[in-house]
Amino acid sequence: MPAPLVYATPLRTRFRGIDARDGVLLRGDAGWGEFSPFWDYDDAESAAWLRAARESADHAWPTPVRDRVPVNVTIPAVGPERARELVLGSGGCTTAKVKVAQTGQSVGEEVARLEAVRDALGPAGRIRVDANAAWDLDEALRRLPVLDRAAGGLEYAEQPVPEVADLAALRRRQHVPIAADESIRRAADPLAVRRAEAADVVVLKVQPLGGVRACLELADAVGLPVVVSSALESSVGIAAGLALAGALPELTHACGLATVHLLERDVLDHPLLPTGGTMPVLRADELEPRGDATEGVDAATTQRWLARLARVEALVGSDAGAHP
Ligand SMILES: O=C(O)CCC(=O)C1=CC=C[C@@H](O)[C@@H]1C(=O)O
Ligand SMILES: [Mg+2]
Repeated sequence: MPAPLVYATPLRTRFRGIDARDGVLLRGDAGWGEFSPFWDYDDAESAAWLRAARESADHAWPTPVRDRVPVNVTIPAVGPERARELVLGSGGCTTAKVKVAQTGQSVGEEVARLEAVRDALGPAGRIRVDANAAWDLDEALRRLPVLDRAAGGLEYAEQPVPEVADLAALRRRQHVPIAADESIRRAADPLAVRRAEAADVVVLKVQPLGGVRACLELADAVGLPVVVSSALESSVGIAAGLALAGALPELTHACGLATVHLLERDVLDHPLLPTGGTMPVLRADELEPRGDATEGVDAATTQRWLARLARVEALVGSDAGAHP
């Protein structure tokens, strides 16, 4: 079996406060899996990410019920010109997810970005925003109507506030639908969102939630429409997201899996990107990292990842990825 491969790449645009992305690719009997928790996840939180990687490497993904997945173009906190270019160069996406609430930016900059995205998408396109839990309830109540107008109607607002109770209050007090992301992936009790009727949509990410099967179980338990979204992985991690989106019994919304273009270098010769606004559902053994996928990765980064992998493997134990 090939040894784990460490990859590292700059990002084309700063995203989530980071300028570079790195991780480890693991090969098992079923194919390749990706282990790439962000560096602000500690070893205990990274255990779910390793279970996901091991599932992809060691166990065939569940049988898909569709072979292509509609996806959104992801618009970082960029200026209006760049936002427009991203939409027009998105590979046919008719839904855009626009980052808002970036530290240091004004509402005016967000409005300009949303207007540019609407202009580029046309009236039939869908626009969602993601605030990454940056607002409190009052601020969200002030901002959402402004952003909703600028966008010519928002499909939903993703995690506008951190607390489940405030998501629920926001949902009752204004009309933009609410999606829960951090309240699912970083929460001790992801089902609290459902009990509190705090969201119209849930965002599921394969790695932080422990794998494709774990996400399918969670989707079933939550019983709300699901948007599968990336953790800004290389194409190997993205393929696991596509496997989840491909296997969900119902898929009513575009997924946030078109993020490989945010990386300067990918690990596949043919990076997983949309055409006609959709992406293909593959098997993990159809992915073959390029021979030079580890190019440009310094020895310290490689050591740091291999040490992290060993620590998290020790935590997870030998049953990692074991599924019936
Ligand atoms: O959903 C998308 O369009 C792309 C993925 C995406 O936005 C994210 C990926 C990784 C980390 C997160 O901060 C961010 C998100 O909040 O959804
Ligand atoms: Mg989000």
